[in-house]
Amino acid sequence: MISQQIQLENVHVWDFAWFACGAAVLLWILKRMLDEIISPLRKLPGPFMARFSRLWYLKQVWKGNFEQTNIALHRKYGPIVRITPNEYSIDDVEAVRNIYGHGTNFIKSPWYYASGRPGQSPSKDLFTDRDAKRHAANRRKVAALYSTTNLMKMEPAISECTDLLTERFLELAKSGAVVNMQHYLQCFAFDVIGLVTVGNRFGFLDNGQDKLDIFSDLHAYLRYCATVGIFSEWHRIVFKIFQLLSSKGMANMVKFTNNQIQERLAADDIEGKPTSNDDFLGRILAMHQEAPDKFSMENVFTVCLTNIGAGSDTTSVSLSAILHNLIVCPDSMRKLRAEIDEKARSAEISNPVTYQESLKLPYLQAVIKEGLRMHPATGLPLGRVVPQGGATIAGSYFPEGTVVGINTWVAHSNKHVFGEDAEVFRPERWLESEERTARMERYHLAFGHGSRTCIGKNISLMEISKLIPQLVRTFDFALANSGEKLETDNVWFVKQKNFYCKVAVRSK
Ligand code: HEM
Repeated sequence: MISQQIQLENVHVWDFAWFACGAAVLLWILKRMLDEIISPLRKLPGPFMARFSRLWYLKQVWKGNFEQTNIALHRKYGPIVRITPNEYSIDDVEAVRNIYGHGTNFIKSPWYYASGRPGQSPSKDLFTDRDAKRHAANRRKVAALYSTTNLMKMEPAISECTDLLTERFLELAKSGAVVNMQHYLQCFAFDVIGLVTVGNRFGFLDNGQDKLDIFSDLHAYLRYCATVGIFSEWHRIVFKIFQLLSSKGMANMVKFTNNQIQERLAADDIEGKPTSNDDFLGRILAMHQEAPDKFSMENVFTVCLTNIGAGSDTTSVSLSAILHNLIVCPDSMRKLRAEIDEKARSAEISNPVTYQESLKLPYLQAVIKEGLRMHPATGLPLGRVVPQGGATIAGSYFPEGTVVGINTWVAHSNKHVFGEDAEVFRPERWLESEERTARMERYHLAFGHGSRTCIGKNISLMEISKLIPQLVRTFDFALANSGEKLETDNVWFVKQKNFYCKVAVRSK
């Protein structure tokens, strides 16, 4: 009798729980519908489900090809597309200055929060800091480290890694092995950024192996940032689970960076005397030494780690994009080689090409711009929050607090700006008319724009400008899977998955 009563009570409790959940869901749906009906933005187009929940966007990003979905959405709906109840993807060249330009008050969207460590003071990391004033002050502190004068001091490091990659490819050419090109270019990018930042390579170029699983763990971490960023209020909790499941390689990256800093400190006896080294790490340690209260050791570590995290995959994706396009467009490859060979014959370029020399190779520079246009590294909208007072973008008024952003892939496929053949790799478009080039430059967002533009842009451009001519003048490349479409995975960076090649010493 008593047990029957308990069972009956349990049934009531469960009934009540189900009823409460159902009512909560119903109320939430009603509230979303009401919000939608009274929203001043209700007329703006987009997928139906995106009006009600961020889950639609999460699902699309999880699939790993949002850059293509995003382009298709703009082709269907026009310059404004709603991608979550409060977020809009924009395709309008005039909007670039409004949203990202210097002096605008659009701060980074909450999505960026998930790219940092929860609980960590955001002042430590330039990329994720959402506070515009603090970001500007911190950026000013380190800007000189990325200046043209310092850039030139980095060139020998890039030449060293260019030589090492050439050696590896000569071996692979001899063995006839199929090369995972994206992987090798990632080895190159990681070793360069290690050498440039902390004065030491990771060692990937010694044998092309990633024994510490750094690449795969960085990939998993990027997928985490891309997806959890959509529900960034959950970052604090989800991050703990993620740490338990993953990040061995990330821990190795952190360890490598920390060890290099500690070794330099020990060698330089930084506590007592100024550091003797005039490289990136030496200068940043000197900054700490001059004003430890303004520039802590944590700042030193974070700047170095950010360089490595932000400057490795981005560069390898870009290098892969340029090389892949050259391989599948033999006409462009032929023209580039003709330019390089002619300059080599007239002794106007060295071996490897210096950065200054590379800037005087117009076709090479057009190839680089076009490669970065066809396949920019970042593949999600660069979200920004509309400031107080609201803003008119692409002809529509957005109230304060709305998130708006331009996806580089969407911008770069805009046919009004880049022409009807925007889907084609055609470096010549950058060499046809100054006026047209200037217009295209305004919508070339591979490195972002304005106050949050990429701080390492010139380091990468130097890497690309030196490595690409070296590779194409030395080797012939043949796709191992010609005819197969290039597959990619968009985890914020749009990484090539099946860029397999045979490498041979160039037949002249
Ligand atoms: C081809 C290579 C690269 C590409 C395509 C690239 C792309 C970008 C883009 C698009 C942004 C803006 C992101 C946004 O607005 O949300 C950015 C920011 C940033 N990049 Fe790069 N990047 C590259 C290489 C590098 C390198 C080599 C470094 C460091 C040495 C670096 C460090 C940073 C940092 C610190 C930021 C944040 C800047 C700020 O908010 O003030 N990047 N990058």
